[in-house]
Parts: sequence; C-alpha cells; structure tokens
Amino acid sequence: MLTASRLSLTLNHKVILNDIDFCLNSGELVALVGPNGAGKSSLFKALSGEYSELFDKVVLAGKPLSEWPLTDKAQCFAILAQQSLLSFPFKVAEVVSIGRTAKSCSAERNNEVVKQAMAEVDILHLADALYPHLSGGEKQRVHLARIFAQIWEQQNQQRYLLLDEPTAALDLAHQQQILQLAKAWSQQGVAVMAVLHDLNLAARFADRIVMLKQGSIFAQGNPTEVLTTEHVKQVFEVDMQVLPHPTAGYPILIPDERLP
Ligand SMILES: Nc1ncnc2c1ncn2[C@@H]1O[C@H](COP(=O)(O)OP(=O)(O)OP(=O)(O)O)[C@@H](O)[C@H]1O
Repeated sequence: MLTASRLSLTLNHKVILNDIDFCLNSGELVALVGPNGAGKSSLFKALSGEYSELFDKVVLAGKPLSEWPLTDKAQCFAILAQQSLLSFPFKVAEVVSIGRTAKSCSAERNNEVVKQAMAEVDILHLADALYPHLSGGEKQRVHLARIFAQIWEQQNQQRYLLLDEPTAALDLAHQQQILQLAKAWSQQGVAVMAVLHDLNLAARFADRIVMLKQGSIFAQGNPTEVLTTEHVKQVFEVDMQVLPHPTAGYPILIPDERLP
C-alpha cells in the first residue's frame, strides 16, 4: 500500500497541496482527476518522492520513502513522469532496457523481458528505430515499455505503477490499449495510479477516482459516486450530462446541450 497522510505543500508562497490523505491499494486502479492547476502533478510528484521535505509523509509498503534505498525502491516502484526528456540517439530497445538496470537477471532474461514489454505496448517493430525520431505517441509507449520492464517480474513485494497522463499524445486506439494494460496490471495485484484528463477514460477504467480541486481532495469513490453532474460542475465549471453506459453501466459524460 502507498499512503500519504496530511500532505501539504507550499511553493513560492502558494499553497499547492492542502492536507491531503491518500492511499493506493494493491490490485486497484486509481484515477487522479481535476482541472488544470488543481494539483494532480504536484500530488503525483509528492507520491513519487520528488519533494524531499515530504519523504516522511509518504509511506510505501509500510516504510517512509526516506527509508527506502533507491535500488530497492526501483525493483517495485515504477513511475511514468509527464516529460521524459531524452535526446541522445538511443535505439528504442536500448531505452526500454534502461528499465532493467540494476536487475540481477541474465542478459538473456533481460532481453526477453524488453521484447515482451515492447510487444505489450505495440512497439516491437520500432525496436531498432532511433528514439529521437519517433512521434510523441510512440515515445510515450517506449517509456511505458521501459517502466513495465522495470517491474515485470512478480516478486515477494507489492508492485506499484504511477502514471502521469499516460494517454497524453496517444491516439484513440492506443489510449484504450494503454488503460486496458494498466487495468490488467492492477488485476494482477499491482497498485496503479494514473493522472487522467479524460473523465470518460477514468470512468471506464478506474476502480476509484480521486477528484482534486485547488490542492484538496474534493471527492473520491467509485466512478458513479464521483462523476456526478454536480461534482463536475463545481470542480470543472462545465455543464455535463452523466448517463449510464448502455451495456456496461459505467458513467458517460456528454456536454449538456439542453435548453435552460
Ligand atoms: N514551483 C512552483 N511555484 C509556484 N507555484 C507552482 C509551482 N509548481 C506548481 N505550481 C502551481 O501549483 C498548481 C498546481 O500545479 P500542478 O502542475 O500540480 O497542477 P495539475 O493539476 O497537474 O495541472 P495540469 O492539469 O495543468 O497539468 C498550479 O497552479 C501551478 O501553477
């Protein structure tokens, strides 16, 4: 379990996060949603261990982040940051193999996992392509393969996947594919959190949605509980109608075009 209690963050005299209690359990996919500037990336960074002043408030598998040796954490805790800058002309397979650094497996096993991870996100055909030449969506899938490779093996400890806008830059088919994969990882017991802008994707794939507004948690619960017309109006300041999906039942949001 990954938990944060009473998480507050002020940067340059601005309150960014305000008294947030958060938990992420094994086997669930949690979507973090909210309008621009709500604090999603800041909470994501806090949970990822980017703010050393919050290390003691974030507890991973019973131990505060401050007590985790980096190499141990890397075995179970994989993070897809919003911007993964990399301009050196590495081949795609080499970028994915970065996820296998510090593994004690044989080179053969590492190569096998790299291939499997590339196949999972549909980039096997790009294995020898130069990373800087790829499109934005292809680069995103390379980094997903890299972090999947990082936690590929089921070990004795809980595994965590934290994804900041994993579907940004992806086309419709790959958005669905990546969230289906994230869901599949959670169904294998991995604790998965994803920052998502698309509320319909969150509704379809998340077990739980945490909705942020101005640095605080405004609502959390299952998609039907959180994605109500009233919540969306209060947090995103738009009028949306919420309908149940005709066969699957999860909420679908559509613009409210009804006359006043
Ligand atoms: N170093 C900083 N100093 C001052 N304010 C900051 C700093 N970093 C972030 N902020 C502010 O914190 C707020 C939350 O930012 P954050 O990036 O977490 O929002 P977000 O919900 O991820 O937004 P978006 O959907 O636009 O990515 C924003 O208003 C941002 O301007």
